[in-house]
Amino acid sequence: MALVDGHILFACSFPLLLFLFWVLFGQSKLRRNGVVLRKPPNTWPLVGNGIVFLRERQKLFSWFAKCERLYGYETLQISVPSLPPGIIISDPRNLDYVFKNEGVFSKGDFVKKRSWDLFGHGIINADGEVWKVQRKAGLRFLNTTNLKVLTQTALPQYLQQSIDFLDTQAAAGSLVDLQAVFHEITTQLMGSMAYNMEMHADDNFSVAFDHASGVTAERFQNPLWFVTEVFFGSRFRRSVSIVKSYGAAMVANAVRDRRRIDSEAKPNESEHDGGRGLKQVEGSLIQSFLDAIGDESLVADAALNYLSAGRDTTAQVLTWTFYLLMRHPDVVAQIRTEVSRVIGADGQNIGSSFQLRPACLGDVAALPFTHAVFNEALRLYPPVPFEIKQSMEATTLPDGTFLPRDSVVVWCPWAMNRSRLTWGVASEDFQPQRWLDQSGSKVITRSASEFPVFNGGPRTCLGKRMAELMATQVIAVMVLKFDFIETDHGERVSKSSLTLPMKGGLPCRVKKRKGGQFL
Ligand code: HEM
Repeated sequence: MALVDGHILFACSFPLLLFLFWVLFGQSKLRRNGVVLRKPPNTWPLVGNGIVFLRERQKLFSWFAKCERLYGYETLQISVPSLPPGIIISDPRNLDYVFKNEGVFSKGDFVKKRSWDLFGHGIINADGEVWKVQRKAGLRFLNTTNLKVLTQTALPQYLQQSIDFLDTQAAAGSLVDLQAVFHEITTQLMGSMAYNMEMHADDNFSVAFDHASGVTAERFQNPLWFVTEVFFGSRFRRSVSIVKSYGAAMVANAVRDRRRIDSEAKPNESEHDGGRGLKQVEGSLIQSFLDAIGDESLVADAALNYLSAGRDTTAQVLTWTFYLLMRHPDVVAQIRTEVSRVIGADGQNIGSSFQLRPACLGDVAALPFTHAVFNEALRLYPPVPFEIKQSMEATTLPDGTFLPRDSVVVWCPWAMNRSRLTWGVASEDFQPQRWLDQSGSKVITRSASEFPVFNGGPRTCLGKRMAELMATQVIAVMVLKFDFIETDHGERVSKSSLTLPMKGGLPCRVKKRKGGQFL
């Protein structure tokens, strides 16, 4: 009798189970010109690509690169149980279409849900009007005058502090973490210029943000993140709360600044800029947000988003640049030749009050080779290694792939930047000269869709110029001043994050150079 009951139970529940499997795992097949899209390696029945996405990120980079190597520019379908259908695009034509059709491809719920705790309504996580108002305020701040203050006043000041620090480390023969050095420069710079605040790379906020960014990145790999975080998410929740309190403190500080400035007919200079010579900055970024947005919690989100967009990415690419330079002494020699030529062998371009800040080093065009080195490091180590958008309506990509509404579109700048189709057979090699024209005096440009490190279309990175100015000046000065000697000869990888921090930092030894006395 019990056996019969068991059979009946099975017979009744089987269709239910099938239905559940279909709801959970069944996914529409996407087509290109009527033909079903191919699937990448490591696609399994029922779980699709769910297992490959759980791998640590370095393996995931290799997997994306392998897909590109096997299938070239072909669009592939990916699937993960319970998620909408997705594709990987590698063809620059398709990416160009995504960039140019912001109304069709937006951040969407897929990204927003996962990034919400950390980014809230900030520009990185926003669409529509909320995005537009933050973009406009940012554009106002990143004007020519402010960029001039950046290269001629603010950056030289913080660079000098790092040089002093490296001098002492060199004298003591100590081990230095270059990543921490670059992080300190960009943190101080963004803090003072954008927020009129003193910030440091090792303060509580930075550590909390770093952790929260890592966990947020893992949410994109783990479809059950909302379950696992119930058990393992306490540090994440604490970190987010530290980040949010810091955002509120930034706004409170900006409101205080504003009241003080309003109440003073003529602001006291040393109070306004902390005596640091940054008074020429035309309004801080956060003041632009207060003017344009008003709502203080939104201003806090905006400020935190700009901070993370600006300082981490630039510090990281500098770290990877010096990692590459320590392995390519010939490239270091070429940078030194270029910089020495620009400042003049006898230091003639350095004014008396300008010990460390020759204006010529704030001009990217004067340093084409150094700029090429920066681009090449960005190519091999893009600070934003994955990108995701979602289609807001049904659409067809230029290669004929039809996408229903809500499809998830993924591209991997890490893999695209190593494509042999785009970059030739030596795509994996560090070759800065690939960025120079025949005369060697001009940096060639590649389209945003071929070289998507700064994104493209209406959502191109707002800080591209700022990043180029900062990075070329830091590279030029540091390379002229010091020899950097690597202490770990193994391959360095990045740790889990939304960006590309080097796991364990970049340990090295530093030696002061005799030839660097002119700076
Ligand atoms: C080498 C350094 C940098 C790289 C590689 C980089 C890369 C990127 C990328 C890929 C995006 C698109 C992110 C997305 O929407 O998914 C982006 C957006 C953005 N970046 Fe940068 N960035 C860099 C430096 C900076 C700096 C210095 C700032 C200055 C504040 C900045 C401000 C922004 C802003 C505000 C956005 C959002 C733009 C929008 O959605 O309209 N970035 N960046």
